[in-house]
Amino acid sequence: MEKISLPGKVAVVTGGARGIGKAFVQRLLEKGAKLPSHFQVVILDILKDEGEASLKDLQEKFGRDNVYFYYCDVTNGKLFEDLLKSINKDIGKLDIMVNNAGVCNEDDWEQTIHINLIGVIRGTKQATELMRRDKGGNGGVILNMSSIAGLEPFKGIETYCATKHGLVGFTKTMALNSEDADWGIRYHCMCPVGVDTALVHKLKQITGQEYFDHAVEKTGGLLSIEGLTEEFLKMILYSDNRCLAIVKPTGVQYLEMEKKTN
Ligand SMILES: NC(=O)C1=CN([C@@H]2O[C@H](COP(=O)(O)OP(=O)(O)OC[C@H]3O[C@@H](n4cnc5c(N)ncnc54)[C@H](O)[C@@H]3O)[C@@H](O)[C@H]2O)C=CC1
Ligand SMILES: CCCCCC(=O)/C=C/[C@H]1C=CC(=O)[C@@H]1CCCCCCC(=O)O
Repeated sequence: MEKISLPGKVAVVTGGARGIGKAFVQRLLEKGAKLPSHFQVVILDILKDEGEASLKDLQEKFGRDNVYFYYCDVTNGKLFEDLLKSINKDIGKLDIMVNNAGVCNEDDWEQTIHINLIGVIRGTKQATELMRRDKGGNGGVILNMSSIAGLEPFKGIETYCATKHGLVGFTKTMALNSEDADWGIRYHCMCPVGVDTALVHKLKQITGQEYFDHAVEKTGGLLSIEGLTEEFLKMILYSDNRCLAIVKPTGVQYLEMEKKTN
């Protein structure tokens, strides 16, 4: 049974202008389009051209009022928090928050931490404030994009691994907080293996062909973006709070995060 019904709901996807985030936006809208009433998705990204192009394409397919794009750098704390507050106020609610924006740049490792870890923590905390039932919100779902690199080390991408490991611990703890205080919010963490895009193949430049091939084999092969997107939708619709998904082409392993201890 669905844990959230999409009619009338509002979702925000960071880093939704291209790649995995764009595929998530499209899949949510496809699902929403079959519903009798509106389902709205807001894309937040720093890529103005890609964002505007995605907006035009998705508005043509799914309707002008069902998809929005706003420039947002998740490292600009005030801009990001203010945007989430105004989406909640102007559209009327925020039900699904997908913290997907992420980079892998060891040359600028501090920026990688700002985007992948601080940006996701900020997005999660602000969305939590707006959703918490005990604070007048309607509850909701928050999904944070980690990676298999959040559970295992990968040569050459140490800061990326640190940020993705950090997200696993952070999301697990938020899930416990929610359960303990009855916020009505589900917290999920996705840990996919490499997704078969041009981007992941760039890892070869960092790790070398041999290690890259070894890493891909060790993690069960590269995943298609469509396969990942189907698992994403299932998590949003059906998962329990505290659910972490390791997504591989061979299947999905759902790990329940730690049980409540007291
Ligand atoms: N591609 C892969 O194999 C895997 C990717 N992931 C994670 O999935 C997420 C999406 O990755 P991809 O689609 O592959 O990468 P991508 O580079 O195609 O997309 C990332 C998006 O985040 C946006 N972004 C970057 N910095 C931003 C900022 N400061 N503020 C707002 N938006 C920003 C980019 O503009 C871009 O649209 C990332 O968190 C990544 O770590 C996880 C596992 C595997
Ligand atoms: C077997 C691979 C396991 C790691 C999978 C992963 O999490 C991949 C992440 C990619 C998502 C966003 C990125 O930026 C990652 C790709 C890294 C490409 C490196 C780019 C280097 C450069 O631009 O110079």
